[in-house]
Amino acid sequence: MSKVRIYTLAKELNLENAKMLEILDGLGVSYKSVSSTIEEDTVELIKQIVAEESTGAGEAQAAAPAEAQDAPKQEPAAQATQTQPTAAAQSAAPASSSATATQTRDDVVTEAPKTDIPHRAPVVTIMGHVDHGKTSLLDYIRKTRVAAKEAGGITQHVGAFEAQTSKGKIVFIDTPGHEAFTTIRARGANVADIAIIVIAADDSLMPQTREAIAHAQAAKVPMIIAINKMDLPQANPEKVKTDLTQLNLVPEEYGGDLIVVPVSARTGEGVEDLLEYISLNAELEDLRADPKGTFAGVVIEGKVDKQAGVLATVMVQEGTLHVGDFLVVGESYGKIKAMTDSAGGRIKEAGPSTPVQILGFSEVPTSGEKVSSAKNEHAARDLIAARASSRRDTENAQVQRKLTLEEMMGPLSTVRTVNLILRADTQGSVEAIQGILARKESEDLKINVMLSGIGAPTEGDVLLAGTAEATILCFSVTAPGSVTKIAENKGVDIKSFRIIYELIDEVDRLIKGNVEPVFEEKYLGRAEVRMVIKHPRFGNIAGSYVTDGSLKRNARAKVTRGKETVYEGTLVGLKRLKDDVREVQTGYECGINLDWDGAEVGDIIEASEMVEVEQA
Ligand SMILES: Nc1nc2c(ncn2[C@@H]2O[C@H](COP(=O)(O)OP(=O)(O)OP(=O)(O)O)[C@@H](O)[C@H]2O)c(=O)[nH]1
Repeated sequence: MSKVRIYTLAKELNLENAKMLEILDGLGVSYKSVSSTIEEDTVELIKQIVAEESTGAGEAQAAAPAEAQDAPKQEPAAQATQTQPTAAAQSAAPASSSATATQTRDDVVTEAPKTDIPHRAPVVTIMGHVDHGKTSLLDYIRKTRVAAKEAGGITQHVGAFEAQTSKGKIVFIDTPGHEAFTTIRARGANVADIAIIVIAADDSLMPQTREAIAHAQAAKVPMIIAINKMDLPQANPEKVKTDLTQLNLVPEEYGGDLIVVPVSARTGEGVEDLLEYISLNAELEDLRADPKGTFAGVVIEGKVDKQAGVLATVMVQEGTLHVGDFLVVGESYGKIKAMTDSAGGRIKEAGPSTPVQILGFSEVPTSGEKVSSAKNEHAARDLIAARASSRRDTENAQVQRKLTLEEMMGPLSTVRTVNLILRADTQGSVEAIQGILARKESEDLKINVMLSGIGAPTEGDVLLAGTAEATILCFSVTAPGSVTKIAENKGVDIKSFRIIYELIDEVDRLIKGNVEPVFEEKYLGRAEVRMVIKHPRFGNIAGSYVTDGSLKRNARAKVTRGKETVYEGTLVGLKRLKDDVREVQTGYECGINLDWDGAEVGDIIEASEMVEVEQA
């Protein structure tokens, strides 16, 4: 018996996928997603229901459910074909009679506010391991799906673009993979509705693939897997799918609900399917935004253009932007002087799910910052003042909280944690360093590598390090100036090394800084006072002879007279002949300056220092 995919049937019957799912729910048919398959008899039943509905027989049928097929199937199906989508309307409608069903339909007209809000295009981000083909895939989609703009429009990189598909618009964020994603998320904003995880068919899952999956899962963003490079002879999509199951991600054809689409960014194979799946997913997510609502947006990218000045790409999430609007980002504001869409065309207004490049900010906003609008300049200033005051309150509260935590942590916790973010040039280096670090852990010391990755540290790393009080260690990579600057502002340490063992030494220093140091007194040497010289500036200087070990400047000093200790203090100065020296060895004479003037001939000056004891 042949099976049919739900979305294929929906397409054939010219129904929305959501509507098809309603019918299936009504029939009590279980499915995982719109790409699940259904049995042939169910298909027949659905076709019948839809046909009856379209000829108007549906209502007659609903009026006499028992006459037709078996009641449990028919009745919910009739209910499912009603036009109301809201849970409220549904629960308000007992489904057992035609009168109720008709009633419900009437209710919907007046009662379903959500349908007033129009659908918006999905915003998609593409993530994946280095070289698996993210850029190539985006380029292919851009080349084939982005209509050339009117003459004069210069297409430039703005961090996002809009692709036209047979199912409508899809917006792609094309700033590099997770960087954009994490930076944006680190600020509490979520701009992507769907994450495409690109996995090369000849390479399968790699560390950054896992990282990308983890990011999408953490953001609770639905994922679609694109198995790329299918044109290669060594492509092994089955291995990719099996590897995915090890992460508890089960592809549909293995009975799970993960959508996996084989594609080739080189030949274009499967790209159409991928776009179709994105649209299906968006439809299921029922993405809506009100173009008439209050404006809300997120910065995708900000930069300074030599000619134009500060340019920022903003994704409109709610409401509509107009040239001339006042925008507030963080604690600065600007007035939109000009807007261009992602294809470079000048526009006057932009509604939901539109990435727009804005000219008019006075400062370069950072990606992930939320953007709001203000009625006028005065309102913008008020909003900024309110934000600044609430930030100060939060900062004060944090300082206080930190103090109490510090006070409490000492006695409560005996296990110390060193938080690290590791960045290296290759995965091999990352693994080697992690191996060495793991061996440094002990019962009371935990080395927590919060994030490890290939390539230079990002702003996202700094934000994470800032909140977790972590140090960023780089091996054979260095932070770009912009990231260093943010790190300085946030008091985050970024340290770069070219030799692994120097990096490990730094970790040792961090560990020491984290473990309560234990000091012990170490004997250095002793000297006998042979004469006392009065010095006009330094007070008394004890002319002495070193009889054992050595004496050092700044050492602790103990002066004994016979059996009695007459003084304990510091050896503040040491002189050999007329010169100040750091150390004097056995057998030499020297002038000792103590922070005490009571030394007498015959006294013994013993020097010691406090040294940190190495802890296992
Ligand atoms: N044969 C084949 N090669 C591909 C395909 N997609 C990408 N490539 C090649 O794989 C290499 C990496 O592709 P990119 O698109 O730069 O990969 P990426 O994931 O964006 O890499 P990064 O930006 O460095 O993270 C390039 O040499 C591409 O030409 C494909 O579908 N088939």
